[in-house]
Amino acid sequence: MSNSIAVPDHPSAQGRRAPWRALPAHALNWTAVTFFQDVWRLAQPYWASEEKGYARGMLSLLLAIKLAAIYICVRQNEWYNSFHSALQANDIQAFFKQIGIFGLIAGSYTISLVSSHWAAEGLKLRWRDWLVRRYTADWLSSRAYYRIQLEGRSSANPDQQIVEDLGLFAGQTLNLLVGFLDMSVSLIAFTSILWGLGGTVTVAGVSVAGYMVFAVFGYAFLASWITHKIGNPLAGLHSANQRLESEFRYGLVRLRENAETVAFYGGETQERRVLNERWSGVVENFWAMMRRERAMACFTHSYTQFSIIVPFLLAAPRYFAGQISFGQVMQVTAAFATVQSCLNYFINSYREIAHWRATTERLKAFRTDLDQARASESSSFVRMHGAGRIGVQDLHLSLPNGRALVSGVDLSVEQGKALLIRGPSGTGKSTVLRAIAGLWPYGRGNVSVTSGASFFLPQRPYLPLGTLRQAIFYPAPARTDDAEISHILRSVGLEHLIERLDTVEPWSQRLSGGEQQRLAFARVMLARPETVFLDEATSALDEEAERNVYTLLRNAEWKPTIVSIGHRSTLVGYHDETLDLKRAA
Ligand SMILES: Nc1ncnc2c1ncn2[C@@H]1O[C@H](COP(=O)(O)OP(=O)(O)OP(=O)(O)O)[C@@H](O)[C@H]1O
Repeated sequence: MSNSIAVPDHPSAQGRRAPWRALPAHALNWTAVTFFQDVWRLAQPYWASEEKGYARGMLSLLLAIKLAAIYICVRQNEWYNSFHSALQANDIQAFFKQIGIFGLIAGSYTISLVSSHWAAEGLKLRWRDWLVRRYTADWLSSRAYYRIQLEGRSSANPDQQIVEDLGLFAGQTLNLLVGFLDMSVSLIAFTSILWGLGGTVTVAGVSVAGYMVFAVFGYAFLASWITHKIGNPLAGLHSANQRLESEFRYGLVRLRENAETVAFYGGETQERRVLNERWSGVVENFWAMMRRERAMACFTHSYTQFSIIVPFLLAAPRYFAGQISFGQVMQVTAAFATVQSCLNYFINSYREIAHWRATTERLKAFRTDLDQARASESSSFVRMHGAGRIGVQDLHLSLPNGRALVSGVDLSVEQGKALLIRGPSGTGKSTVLRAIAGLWPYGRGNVSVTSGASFFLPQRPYLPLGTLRQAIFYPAPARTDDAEISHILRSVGLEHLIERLDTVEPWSQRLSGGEQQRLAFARVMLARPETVFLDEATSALDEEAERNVYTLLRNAEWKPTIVSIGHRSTLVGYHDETLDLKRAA
């Protein structure tokens, strides 16, 4: 395998470059060894997991079926000789006997094919199932999903990796591994048959024993080398295809999610331009892929056609010299064809290997990002739980690029009290909340939090897919105490939604911004968290609605601790203290 790989350029905003080019070896260290190490690192956890008994057992069964299939093929090869000899000898009894034997051979071969397919597909599905659950759990653990986005890591499409790539990886790895083992055993079996049957030819006075074996190896290796030369860039092109298509799809999803805003702006021209640009990238890369595939197809089809005649050309001198019978010609050409098809493994699997390389590359990037995001969980903040208050001492925060954001901030809110944080836009108010919640990893200082639950109300609340009831109770499971829900919905001014509690709708698009913010307050009133963080959580409400929801919260019987961020002067009245945040020097 070459130590450089052709990877496609991403179509830049300024203009489009060539759809792919070869990167130097140090840019992507794609040696065969590192590639197989990567595959091993991605595959090994499953084969050592709690599923290992099933996985290893199934793989052994699969290989046993494959060995049985090879044995059947060896018998079939012998049958060629017996059958054609019976024909040539005009022996009708032997002919029908061979037809009967063929029925047995064909029947057992069919059974081996069906059972090996079933075993392989079952194993792939179980492996994929395990991988999807494991990666989903890892993505969600230690807030890796948030860190990956926060740090702008390279694997920008975990949805694609989890849905598509894990299944592809399991399937491709198993196909290629089983195919390779199958091919190796067949190769040994049929090479020995070919060696025995192929005989000797004399070329320029030199006797060459087993010349058919040398011929088939030389012929197939030459073809494999040419295939590799033509097809090498395909891995990079496939990888680019996946990435470009998912970027285009993401553009469409964003347009759908922000349909109203785009419509208000009248931004269709700009949207079309961006989408067209992304789609052109897909098409351009596809053309490059098609050109490569065409070159591959020209070569592989010519090779396949020519290969039909080659063994006959090689066996002909001995047949015409009367050294072998017609039946032996048929047997030796069949053995030649089998050895050749084993050696063609590389040529036939080239596209799949190219896909496999691309899938492995993407998954490796995702795995690395997941591991790094989970490892960076521990930050340099000293956190104290159960402090009976919310506070930070000597808090210093910075951006991912190291630039200081806030420095030396102190704040303290006693249990049941309310603090309002104010300050110019971009000073880091939301980031202070992120640090208190344990989401922001960059900085240092002491953070004190209460032992009870806390709730975070952003400017745009998150409404999950499903019923309104599920949205109201999120992230807890939905409850059925309708009297309490109705009372709370009324108290936040959402009585018109009581009827639709169990309706499934895209609620984040149906409800107005102010309704969504009031729904978030209803959520707090039902969950009764000890601490509530509000980040401009009433920005879409009129002053009266704002007073209503803040009064509800301040008078709540469980006396929550409140930390708010906001710019409106009316907010001051609902808080006990105010902190004015300033930009870091
Ligand atoms: N993941 C990130 N990577 C880089 N910069 C970030 C990231 N998140 C926030 N910032 C930057 O940090 C700064 C502070 O952001 P923050 O949201 O805390 O400000 P804020 O005071 O709450 O602003 P506003 O009042 O406008 O909501 C901003 O300049 C923002 O661009």
